[in-house]
Amino acid sequence: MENHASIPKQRIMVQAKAWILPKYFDGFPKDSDFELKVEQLPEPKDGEILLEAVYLSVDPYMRPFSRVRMKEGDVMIGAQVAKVVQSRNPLFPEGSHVISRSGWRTHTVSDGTGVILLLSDWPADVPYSLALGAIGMPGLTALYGLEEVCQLKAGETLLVNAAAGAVGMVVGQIAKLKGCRVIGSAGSDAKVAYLKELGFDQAFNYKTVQSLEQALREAAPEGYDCYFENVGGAFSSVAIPLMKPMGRIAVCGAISTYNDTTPQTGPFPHLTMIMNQIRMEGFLVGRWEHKNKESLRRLLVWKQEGKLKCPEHVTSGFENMPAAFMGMLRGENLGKAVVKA
Ligand SMILES: NC(=O)C1=CN([C@@H]2O[C@H](COP(=O)(O)OP(=O)(O)OC[C@H]3O[C@@H](n4cnc5c(N)ncnc54)[C@H](OP(=O)(O)O)[C@@H]3O)[C@@H](O)[C@H]2O)C=CC1
Ligand SMILES: CCCCC/C=C\CC(=O)/C=C/C=C/C=C/[C@@H](O)CCCC(=O)O
Repeated sequence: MENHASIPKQRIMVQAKAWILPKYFDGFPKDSDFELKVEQLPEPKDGEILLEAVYLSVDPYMRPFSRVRMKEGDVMIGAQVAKVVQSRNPLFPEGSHVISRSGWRTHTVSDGTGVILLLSDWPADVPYSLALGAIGMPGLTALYGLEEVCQLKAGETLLVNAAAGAVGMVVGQIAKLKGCRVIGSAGSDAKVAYLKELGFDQAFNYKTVQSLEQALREAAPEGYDCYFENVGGAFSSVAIPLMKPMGRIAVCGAISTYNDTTPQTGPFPHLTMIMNQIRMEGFLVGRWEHKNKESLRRLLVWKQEGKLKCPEHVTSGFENMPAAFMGMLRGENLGKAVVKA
């Protein structure tokens, strides 16, 4: 009689889907750059959890980071809000929600490394998706870029581009809360109208203005104390010479360059930076990770007090991840772009 004890326990398999990048992007991403993979996941071992994606983030950083954080054939990087559907780890109770950097996957078996429980008192009326946006990494980016890098002060004038996006919109609202004058640029008239509704002092469509320099000069004839840079490229070549003496530039991103196959070269405003003693500092949001808990609380309180509006651009369906990502890069989003699994 066969000893059944010797037959390995059939591990229950979960069917998971994942988007992989077989080859690095070359220029602007296209549908054929992505491949959908189906994988069978074993049930969690002792100490492990099974996560099911609820919302997944699509962010600009994925374009440049894919070359430095991924090998060809890897699952696309990214963060998601996930539900713990099975747990053999007491730190992550079944039914709890977490932020996980699992990438573009529907399900993940994890030992909990890098997995963060959402704030324990996450309000019932606040969508979990905001944990990927204004009450998450983009919101923190805005807060740290303004407070730690720009060191923005009341009464100063701030310029922010990609202002109707996940980071830019939080930048502008926090700057208004700090008693500053805020100028924003965005790529559609609808976005510009929304920014003005939000309380931006001036907003303009950089795609349709006759002259970017003229639009920037008219918006702030005295110049800019702080410039929150999300776009880079030609925009910054025009904006930097319009900084006030002792101005500060927080270099957050350069999305106008991410899909370039040949690097842009532009006028180099170094002399004006010297003469005006401009400080220009690149930063990554992770530098202040030690402050995240208190910072997320601040952002959440502003949201609950109605002082921080958090619009989202939600795409439904995991199968639409590539479309959501490419749409965000094309400027289709007003607010944070997320995918509802
Ligand atoms: N340093 C850091 O730690 C972090 C940096 N970032 C950076 O912040 C910036 C904004 O990110 P995020 O808020 O998540 O993204 P957004 O939600 O703003 O979406 C990207 C937006 O960029 C704009 N855009 C795209 N291409 C161009 C272009 N060629 N010229 C001008 N604008 C363009 C589009 O809006 P529009 O309609 O205005 O064109 C698009 O909606 C990015 O540069 C990103 O890399 C983000 C998070 C962390
Ligand atoms: C390869 C050069 C990249 C230059 C910087 C490009 C864009 C700036 C930017 O958007 C940075 C975003 C940082 C986001 C950080 C997110 C973290 O929560 C997780 C990042 C994933 C990882 O570090 O593997």
